[in-house]
Amino acid sequence: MRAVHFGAGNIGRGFIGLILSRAGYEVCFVDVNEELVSQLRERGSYKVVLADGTGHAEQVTGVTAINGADLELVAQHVAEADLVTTAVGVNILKHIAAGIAEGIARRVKQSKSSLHIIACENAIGGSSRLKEHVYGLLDEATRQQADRIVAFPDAAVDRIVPIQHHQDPLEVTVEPFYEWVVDRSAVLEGYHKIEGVHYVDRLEPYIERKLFTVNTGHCCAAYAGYLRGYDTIQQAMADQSIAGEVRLVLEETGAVLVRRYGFDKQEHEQYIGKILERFRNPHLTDETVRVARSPIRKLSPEDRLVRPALQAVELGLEPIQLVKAMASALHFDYQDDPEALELQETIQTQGIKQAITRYTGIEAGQPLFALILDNYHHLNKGAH
Ligand SMILES: NC(=O)c1ccc[n+]([C@@H]2O[C@H](COP(=O)([O-])OP(=O)(O)OC[C@H]3O[C@@H](n4cnc5c(N)ncnc54)[C@H](O)[C@@H]3O)[C@@H](O)[C@H]2O)c1
Ligand SMILES: O=P(O)(O)OC[C@@H](O)[C@@H](O)[C@H](O)[C@H](O)CO
Repeated sequence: MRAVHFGAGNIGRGFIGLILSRAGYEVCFVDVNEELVSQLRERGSYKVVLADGTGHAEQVTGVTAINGADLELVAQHVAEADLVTTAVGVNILKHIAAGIAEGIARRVKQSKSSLHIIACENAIGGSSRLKEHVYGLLDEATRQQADRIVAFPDAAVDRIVPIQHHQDPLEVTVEPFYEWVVDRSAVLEGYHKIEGVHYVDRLEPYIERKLFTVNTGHCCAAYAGYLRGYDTIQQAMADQSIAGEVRLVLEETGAVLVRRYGFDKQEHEQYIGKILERFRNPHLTDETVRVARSPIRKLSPEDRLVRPALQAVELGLEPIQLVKAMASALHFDYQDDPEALELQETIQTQGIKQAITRYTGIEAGQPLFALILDNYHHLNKGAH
């Protein structure tokens, strides 16, 4: 079985490639980083090390790679694949759509066997978003043929994989925990279940629980940690005041998740506890600026801060800590992050009020607006 995976980065190599290779797929990575591509092609394997203190390592074999800029080659691989997966970043999905669209156009002419395309990004409806980009590039006749044999099941993926600093550019250190959940209701006949993947009939509770617990807590630690000068999440979590804020933010999102989806309160408490332990993993060095990256994406209406905060308001709850985290995100000014630069430029030229509405979608007059503004100004006094 052949899989084409877009994005040979941290999660691509450290999680998706590993699981697919274990499940018996030949994995062809597609990336635009030529060093990664040529190394993967030459060596055909790489090492994944578990950050659990044992040094346990696994060699991932049966892999190769092609450059994403070669659209002809990408289309050919997609046309012949059994499975396509992605881990490029949700904002990059539009840039990989052309190769996938051309691959589908060829596939529907040459085969009736099904093709499943699963985006493994931190976003609600990642595969559905990819489908919109891809279908936007297909003509109506091809779209109709594709409807019969191509499916885009949404997914949630969870494994902390920091930025890597090994001598070997392919080696990747990962936390032991992992979870990959796929929407079973969207798969077509002929789909081969992937060992190690958990299938559910309704993905929404799973993706929201993951995004609004792991990722909300993570970015809360990262933005607070950055403002207080910590380089890593592990250092930030060792600061009791930050750890306390992270717990509080997870209590806020937890209350929403339990009310919306009926998760068992005690089980959810345990889920939170496990996640806090994962953030503290002493065998990982996870930079605050990685976890804080792309603040505009993280402040957007459907993401880990604003969406649970608005859901809390709807339920009559007060998302005080979520608002604090939004305010900290608005202060994120890391020079090597293009979104942080754009955010700060907007705040400087148009003012914080405009910036809040532009990036969070929350208008002046909505209940949370004044709170975000107050918290932003309050942090201004203490920051840096
Ligand atoms: N690292 C984690 O802990 C983790 C965990 C779960 C989910 N995710 C999600 O996975 C995605 C990737 O995250 P990551 O941490 O692996 O990032 P990363 O930067 O390590 O990897 C992204 C890879 O995509 C490649 N890429 C960029 N543009 C491309 C294009 N046009 N075509 C093909 N490849 C392209 C980059 O060169 C890079 O190798 C993100 O959506 C992230 O939210 C990350
Ligand atoms: O990848 P992002 O930028 O959406 O979020 C940063 C981290 O929170 C994230 O990569 C986590 O490590 C991961 O989602 C854990 O499963």
